[in-house]
Amino acid sequence: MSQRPFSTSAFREAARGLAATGRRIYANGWSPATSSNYSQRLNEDYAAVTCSGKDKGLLNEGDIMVVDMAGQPATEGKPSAETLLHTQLYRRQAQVGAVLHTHSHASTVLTMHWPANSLSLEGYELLKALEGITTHDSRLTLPVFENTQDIASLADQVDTAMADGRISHAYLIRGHGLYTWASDLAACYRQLEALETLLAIELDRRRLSGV
Ligand SMILES: CSC[C@@H](O)[C@@H](O)C(=O)COP(=O)(O)O
Ligand SMILES: [Zn+2]
Repeated sequence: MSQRPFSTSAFREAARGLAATGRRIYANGWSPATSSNYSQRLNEDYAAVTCSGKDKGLLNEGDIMVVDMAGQPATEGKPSAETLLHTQLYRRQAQVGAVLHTHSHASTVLTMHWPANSLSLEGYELLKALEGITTHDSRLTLPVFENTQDIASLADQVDTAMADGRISHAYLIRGHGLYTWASDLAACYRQLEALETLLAIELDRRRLSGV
């Protein structure tokens, strides 16, 4: 089946939005030292994604390119090394409009210090910033995948877990970071900000209670 062409103006708008969002994420300290990658769906067959190795504090429109849903470049540039973790989400769920990945202090300590293969956030009012959550009386479970440089294999593991209904809004990679997605970039940023704040709170809470 042939791929539906993407609109150049949609790409430019997505590039502007992703660059601004990336600079905002960097300013929060969640994307140090060129880490992280961000993307936005353009249509069924294409997504705008950050080029590999860019300083997220200086991110600009020229640092964004287009890939197809197999992760192959459709414009000039070298796509993020973790592009397949983005395209897996777009392929799995038609309603996913944006994906953000960060490398925060909290997600790294929480997954390195505690060996559990999931982390739950429960009872927090801020959970309501996540799409589809309407009460603090909720529990969000984030699966923790083991880190690997084999991104295709990690994307397969995530895909299987999603098919089994084991992932809702986000997942963690041990010693690495967080992936989250939502219907559009603004919702995805809001969700990321809530999750990173809650992870930092969770880390403090565990430190204070000595668990
Ligand atoms: C600079 S260490 C982080 C990278 O290895 C990777 O995990 C990452 O998030 C950024 O990779 P990138 O290829 O720039 O998108
Ligand atoms: Zn990463």
